[in-house]
Amino acid sequence: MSDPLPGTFDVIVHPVPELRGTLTAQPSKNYTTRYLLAAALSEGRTRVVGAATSEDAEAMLRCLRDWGAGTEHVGQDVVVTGFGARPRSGVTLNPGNAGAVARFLMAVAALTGETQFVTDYPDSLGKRPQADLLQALERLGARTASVDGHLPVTVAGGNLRGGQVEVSAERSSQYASALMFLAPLLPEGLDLRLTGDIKSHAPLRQTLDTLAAFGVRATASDDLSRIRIPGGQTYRLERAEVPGDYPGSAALLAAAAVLPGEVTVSNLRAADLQGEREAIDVLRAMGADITREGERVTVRGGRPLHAVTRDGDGFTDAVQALTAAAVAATGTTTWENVYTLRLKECDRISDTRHELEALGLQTAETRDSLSVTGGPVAGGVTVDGHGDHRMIMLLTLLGMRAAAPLRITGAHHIRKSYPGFFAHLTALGGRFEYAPNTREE
Ligand SMILES: O=C(O)C1=C[C@@H](OP(=O)(O)O)[C@@H](O)[C@H](O)C1
Ligand SMILES: C=C(OP(=O)(O)O)C(=O)O
Repeated sequence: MSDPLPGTFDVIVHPVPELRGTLTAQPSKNYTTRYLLAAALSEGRTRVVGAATSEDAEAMLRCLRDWGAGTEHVGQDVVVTGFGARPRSGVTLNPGNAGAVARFLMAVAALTGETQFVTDYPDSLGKRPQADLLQALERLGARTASVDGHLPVTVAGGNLRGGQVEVSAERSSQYASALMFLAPLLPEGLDLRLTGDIKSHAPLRQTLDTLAAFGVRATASDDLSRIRIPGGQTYRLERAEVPGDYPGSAALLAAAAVLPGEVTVSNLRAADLQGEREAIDVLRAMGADITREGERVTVRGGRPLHAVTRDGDGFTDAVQALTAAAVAATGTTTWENVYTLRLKECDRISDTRHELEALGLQTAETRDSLSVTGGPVAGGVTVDGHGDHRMIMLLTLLGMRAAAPLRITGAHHIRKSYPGFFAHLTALGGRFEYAPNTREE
């Protein structure tokens, strides 16, 4: 789908009376990045069916090409010719603003003599911590360099054997996922011990699911604190079908819950390892009329919503979307156990509070929680998208039911995970204007 929107833009969100229609969920960001990487680590050709076309997907493809993978777009699919355990050495990779892409590739870089990682987002990805992963790689015998555990980073490996290694999973699951992709290609594999209070179990299970799909043997304890992956294995899968994306769809479902009308989103597997599937249960618990028929989820909007308190770690990428529902709800909603939101594209706890207070809403935060009290959204002001696609989703949903139009700066950053977001909402009845970007980048 060609993108008709300007390269950079603010968006002016107009309030609308209702949302109505049926949409197909966009392809999963998490499975696109995983399948493209696993395909490149294979010796042969893999057809990744229905891959996402977001900036993060393009960042992964760009880096894999730089490492020597062949990539060919065939319709909505990508045919990848892999480099197996021999990515090109001496390359500088630019993962854009994609955290999972950067982490996964930093671990695989231990197969190369040397790989440099840079980013054009010093105030976003450049601020996100990498030390937990770099320390684990050094324990395995790689040499690394960084700016106090931040990008730009250099990883130099080449003759790692593998074995037992600890990695903290307290700040992100991505470090462990990254090592899991490296493990089968090391002679002795990896006996991974995940330390600390493990966060984001769902993406870890998506990684295990991907390894299994590509024929890589792995065993994991029930709590995922120990993951063993034998060495000397190869990745192989001819066809990898990308499922629908739950984090982005959670924003559509939350939009439908806070406005009158009826919206159906298809291509959402009932049995899916994406933790943001839980957004359906959360919206239902808040009072939304939300039902499922197979892979189709329907919301009949406009029902009165009430506040909830939930552990948000299980659906970390849907917390911002569900915060829009919390604003429409009676009472105070609290998302608990969400410290890792501070380590994403922005600080999604404090920055959410700042923008919601600018809209006249009452919020509170602790180190690892965010509370929002439902209330009217004034609108008629400009809010900052913080260069964060999930913040832009939240603010857009608030603008659609505000008293006056809401301007969001730097709204083009939506393309990180959901380039078709505004087109999808327009098809349901949303009304948007696109103005020159005013966000200091
Ligand atoms: O493994 C992945 O693909 C991801 C894991 C999660 O990050 P954390 O593990 O840092 O919570 C999630 O927020 C991110 O969007 C994608
Ligand atoms: C934080 C996210 O992605 P990543 O960590 O891959 O940048 C996200 O998609 O919300």
